Amino acid sequence: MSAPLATLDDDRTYEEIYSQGIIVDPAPHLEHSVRIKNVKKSFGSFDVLTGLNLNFVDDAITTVLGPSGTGKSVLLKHIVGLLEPDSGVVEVFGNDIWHISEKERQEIRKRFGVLFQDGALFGSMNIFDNVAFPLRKHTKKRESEIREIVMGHLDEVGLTRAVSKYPGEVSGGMKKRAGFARALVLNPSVVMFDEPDSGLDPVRTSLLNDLILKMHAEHGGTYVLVTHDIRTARKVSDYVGVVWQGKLIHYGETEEAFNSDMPFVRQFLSGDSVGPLGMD
Ligand SMILES: Nc1ncnc2c1ncn2[C@@H]1O[C@H](COP(=O)(O)OP(=O)(O)OP(=O)(O)O)[C@@H](O)[C@H]1O
Repeated sequence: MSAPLATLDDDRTYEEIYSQGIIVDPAPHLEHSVRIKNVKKSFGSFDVLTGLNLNFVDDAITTVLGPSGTGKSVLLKHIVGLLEPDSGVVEVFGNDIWHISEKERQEIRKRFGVLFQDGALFGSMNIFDNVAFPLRKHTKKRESEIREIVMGHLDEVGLTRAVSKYPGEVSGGMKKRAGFARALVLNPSVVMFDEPDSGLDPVRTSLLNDLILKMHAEHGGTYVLVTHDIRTARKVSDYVGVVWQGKLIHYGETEEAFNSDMPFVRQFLSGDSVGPLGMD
């Protein structure tokens, strides 16, 4: 049996919501590029996603928040098609991505941009070649055109002076900005960020968050951010989804999440040691 819709008149207890999760279709009349329907995923006997439902709002920035180890990165890997759910559906651009061919899945992946935690740059290529890589691999553009596109994106992320440097020669923040430029170079409709703030100091985190907002304002697209950094979530998100124990237990506009009465959400967003979330 699937969990009921979370609505304002949801009269379940908090404990029932924690254990059953919620289903959210924030804009049922609209198309969604990414829909997650009752997705379950276990590794051995360890249940990570336990029936997660979430339709991401197109052209908005949605942050998925939750404690460490709750399955946020596993969720992202499902969206990009790197992990197959044990059950449930991952629907991307109207396709159940595990009921299409590998070739079709690869075509869909080209419409995604992904910024991994460390930028996932190729250590043997300089910054320019790293950003040019998707264009050289997936398009037939001439080198002159590639140079123009790459330099445009490197300019936007403030890296024009680092084009010849190798990833090992630049700071963590620069690697992330290069990874961001590379994630955008094919003009993706959906951009995903796996803990963009990890390993950055508060000032670099804030600058990267400004960049995320600027790039979203300029290029549009559906942005999905996974983090446990509350300040990042508050600064960049239009919507916040909170995941706990492999289920979505809260979803709403950012301020709504920060004003939630739900004990777990309140505890997590305020960083309080007292509440339903313990050490295990
Ligand atoms: N391929 C895998 N094989 C086995 N276990 C895995 C695999 N991938 C993830 N896990 C486990 O699934 C759980 C959830 O991992 P995930 O990385 O999604 O957590 P997270 O919510 O992103 O946490 P964090 O905020 O700490 O990054 C972890 O316990 C992790 O060890």
